[in-house]
Amino acid sequence: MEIKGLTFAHNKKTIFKDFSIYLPEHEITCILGNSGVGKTTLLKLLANIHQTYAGRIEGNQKQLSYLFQEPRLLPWKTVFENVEYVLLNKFSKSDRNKRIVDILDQVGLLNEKDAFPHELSGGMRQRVAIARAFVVNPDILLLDEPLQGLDIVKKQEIQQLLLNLWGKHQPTVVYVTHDIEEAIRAGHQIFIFNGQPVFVQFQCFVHTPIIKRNELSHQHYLQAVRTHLMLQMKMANENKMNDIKNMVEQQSKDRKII
Ligand SMILES: Nc1ncnc2c1ncn2[C@@H]1O[C@H](COP(=O)(O)OP(=O)(O)OP(=O)(O)O)[C@@H](O)[C@H]1O
Repeated sequence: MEIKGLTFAHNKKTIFKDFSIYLPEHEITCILGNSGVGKTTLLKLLANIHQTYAGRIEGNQKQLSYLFQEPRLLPWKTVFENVEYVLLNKFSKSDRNKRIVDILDQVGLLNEKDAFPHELSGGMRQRVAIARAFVVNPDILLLDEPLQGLDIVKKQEIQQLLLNLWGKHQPTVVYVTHDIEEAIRAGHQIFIFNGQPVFVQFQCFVHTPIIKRNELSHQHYLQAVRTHLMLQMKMANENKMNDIKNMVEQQSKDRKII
């Protein structure tokens, strides 16, 4: 997917002005940035929720799933029915059944298929939302702080589940988070959004394959990525514009920054 020369305003507040970004197919792009900078707005633009803008958004006309901070389940429907909801009118009953059983098995909720959302823990509800997002086999997956509100153990568990599912289906992912660690574990490329309107992004390309990121041999490299991102976030907070511009120029010479 690619955004070219995007300009978008909420009422009179310009969020994006002549903004461009490349989102490689079958890769995970993580987006970090201060609260209110425009991260969710970008996802809504990609999902066609905001339709009035100038510029071009390319490659988002495919099957798209959107996972929010909160699971947004229908409380009167069971786990099975919540997942089935997005398949209605698209597949026969037996095809739906096969897909749902398969995805509920993958998220570890097959035994809970007849439970209602209020009977599940927060982590389980988010697993249902993940199943609902993946059951359509999306080409594009938009994640808006999907681990928000979970405890540290659940966060890691659910993120691992997301990464495993990504490995099987390989959708193009745009993953918004506030958490550098989350971004480092998941992202092939990481951007930091800054300013209002969003006028610059930092880029960081993580070369270690996702499945190897927990290995000790890669810890030194990942520590360097972490330090670099923390420095950039700090500079963004302090609005050190010239330093930021110099660094971005250096980065844009190739897909490598450290
Ligand atoms: N429906 C809306 N109407 C008017 N302004 C809006 C609307 N939605 C968002 N905004 C404004 O647009 C800006 C960007 O909001 P957005 O939700 O994209 O930020 P964000 O980076 O996702 O923030 P957070 O990390 O806190 O979720 C904010 O200043 C916000 O106040």
